[in-house]
Amino acid sequence: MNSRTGILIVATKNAGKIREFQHAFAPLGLTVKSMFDYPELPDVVEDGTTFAENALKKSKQIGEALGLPVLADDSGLCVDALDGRPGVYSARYAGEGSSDGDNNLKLLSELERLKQGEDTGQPLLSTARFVCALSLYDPSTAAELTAEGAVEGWITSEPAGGGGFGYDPLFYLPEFEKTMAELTLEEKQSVSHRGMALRLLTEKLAAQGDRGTGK
Ligand SMILES: O=P(O)(O)OP(=O)(O)OP(=O)(O)OC[C@H]1O[C@@H](n2cnc3c(O)ncnc32)[C@H](O)[C@@H]1O
Ligand SMILES: [Mg+2]
Repeated sequence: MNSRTGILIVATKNAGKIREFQHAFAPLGLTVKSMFDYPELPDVVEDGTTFAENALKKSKQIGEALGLPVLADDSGLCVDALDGRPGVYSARYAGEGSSDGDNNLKLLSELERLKQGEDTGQPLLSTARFVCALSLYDPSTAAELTAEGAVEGWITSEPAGGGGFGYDPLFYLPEFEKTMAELTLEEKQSVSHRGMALRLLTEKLAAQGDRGTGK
């Protein structure tokens, strides 16, 4: 985050994430720039085995290419009945270049496959969590700040809601009696994995600032 320029560069091409970061940082007077503003930069290969590893790789590679501090987000959905899949492969669950719709269909068909043979007559539901790892990398000092957030829910067989992105229409939050895609941006921010990770990162930044100024 660069409070001198009022610009925050986020190493993402995901329009849903960009909307959520804009919403979170606008009150701080920061304008979000994304990888759509730097089309000359190559995509980062996300070959880490954890969300944190991928987030660091994205922030570091883009931060070093631009010579500026960069924030990156690596996130995904971990479904218990699928042993944590799709996990770090969430963006390409249905194959390289797959859309959110393709990935949602793949998730439902994998859960349906599991259910075959067990005629429980129960609705298709599995516990799951969204996880978000954030990494803020400053190439001038090689300093990295990280934070991780998670939110628990259920995968529903009935997609609902037109908000959010990705797997949100299938992620049911019992306390709201709604899917993540039925929440407003504010509600999603207050409960989501990304909202939690952002609050933790902001606290860490503030703590660093306090140490720096001797407060
Ligand atoms: O790497 P960048 O460019 O940031 O964009 P991406 O879409 O490829 O993002 P990830 O590699 O982090 O993959 C995360 C996938 O997990 C899903 N996901 C992450 N956060 C989500 C959220 O808040 N709601 C719904 N789905 C989410 C969504 O399908 C993403 O494509
Ligand atoms: Mg990605």
